[in-house]
Amino acid sequence: MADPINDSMPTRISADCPDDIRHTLYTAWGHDLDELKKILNANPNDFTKALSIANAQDPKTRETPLHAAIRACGLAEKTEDGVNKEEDGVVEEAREIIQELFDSGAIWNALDNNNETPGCVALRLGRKTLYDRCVQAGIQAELLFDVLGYEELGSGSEDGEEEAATGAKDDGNAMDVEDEAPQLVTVKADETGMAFGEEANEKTVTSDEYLKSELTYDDGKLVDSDLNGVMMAWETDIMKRSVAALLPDAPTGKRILNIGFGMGIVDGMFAELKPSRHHIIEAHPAVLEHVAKPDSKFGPNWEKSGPEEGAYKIHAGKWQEVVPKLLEQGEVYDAIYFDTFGEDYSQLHMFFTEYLLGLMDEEGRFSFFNGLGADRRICYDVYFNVVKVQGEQAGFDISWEEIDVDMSALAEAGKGEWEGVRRRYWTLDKYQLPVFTFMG
Ligand SMILES: C[S@@+](CC[C@H](N)C(=O)[O-])C[C@H]1O[C@@H](n2cnc3c(N)ncnc32)[C@H](O)[C@@H]1O
Repeated sequence: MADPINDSMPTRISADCPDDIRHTLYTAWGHDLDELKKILNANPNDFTKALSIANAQDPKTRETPLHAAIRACGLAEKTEDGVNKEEDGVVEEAREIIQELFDSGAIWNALDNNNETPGCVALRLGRKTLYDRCVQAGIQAELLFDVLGYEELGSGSEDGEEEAATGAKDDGNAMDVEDEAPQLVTVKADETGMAFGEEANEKTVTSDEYLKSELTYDDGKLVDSDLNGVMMAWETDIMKRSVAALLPDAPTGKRILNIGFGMGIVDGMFAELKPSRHHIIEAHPAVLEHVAKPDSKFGPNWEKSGPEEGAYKIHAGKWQEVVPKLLEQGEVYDAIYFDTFGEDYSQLHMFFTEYLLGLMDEEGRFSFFNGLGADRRICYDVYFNVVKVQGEQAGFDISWEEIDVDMSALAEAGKGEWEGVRRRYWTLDKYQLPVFTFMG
């Protein structure tokens, strides 16, 4: 078991921390708002200076002022029925400090040497108000990144991610901290690609690399040549609940589009509903080869078994290439499911903003595998809200169903379901299942 985290000040602010950084960290830890404002405003015409101070990091522990201000609150007391009691004065003091820091450009998701963001510290200590403030900052930052472009700010270079694994920067410069912050990439891509903690030296999986990689189907999972879990049988219940949410009361004769075949779990469930159209888009040659095998449930015989020619079909290629053709052909679906691998959130976002409108029947429903940031609770909460905002902006109502995930075989990396899988891309006991419908 990992050592319990020592939250004491001498452990967190190291003996060899440079004086200026130490002073900032002590100030944040002591919740001294006047002094913090003084430090941050010492060079009123130099915003980058304030930015650099707000993101200062102890070179050894990587403590930032946000971590320090939150950690200083200590563990929340519990009420008699075990609920965290946290609305005490110290939280209000810390809230003011973190507000000041966020106003000066503090980065919400910088990691310390315990692999914790400031929000992770707040969550662990039971400081919900502070956790919620960090989530809020995360939502604002991610929405801003989206406007400014993921390429520049959001998806991180491999170099940046390698750096994240190597420890602290020497100068505490804010932009360097930005490079080190864990990046929110999504849709299983991120589940294999973010620079988080023990996995910080993991290589990001890109769509191009993934589509060229060798795949192995074995009992209960599909993995790529780096042993990243592309699809795993433990997700079956999520697939089942997604089908039920997309097609309540299991109607037959519906028009269905599924993007990403994987192990064919969701398609097997869709097929049982005897749809009038069942289209699958799949890009990976090895998956297509697997599907085309004579004993495959979705091989040529399945395609021939549709009510009319073309009604049951695997469309080979990336959805980015296939979907525009389906639109041109006037295809419309009652239920659409999206579950790809190796792609970041920008692709899912593009799908629901640019294509869903034309593909979905006005009474139709859309869902996707919601693994957005699922290896870290705060990222999951941030992305839950980002999707809410952007889904609505794109013209959809979104309902969410919270589903319990049985974590008994998923709790530890390399063990249980994760045996033979490089990275534990799911860590949460609740799944948020989204269903998009047209606003109205
Ligand atoms: C997580 S699996 C899907 C699992 C599926 N929901 C199931 O129930 O088994 C993701 C699938 O998406 C495919 N994929 C990845 N990128 C794609 C793209 N751009 N277009 C189409 N398919 C893609 C992968 O090859 C893989 O088969």
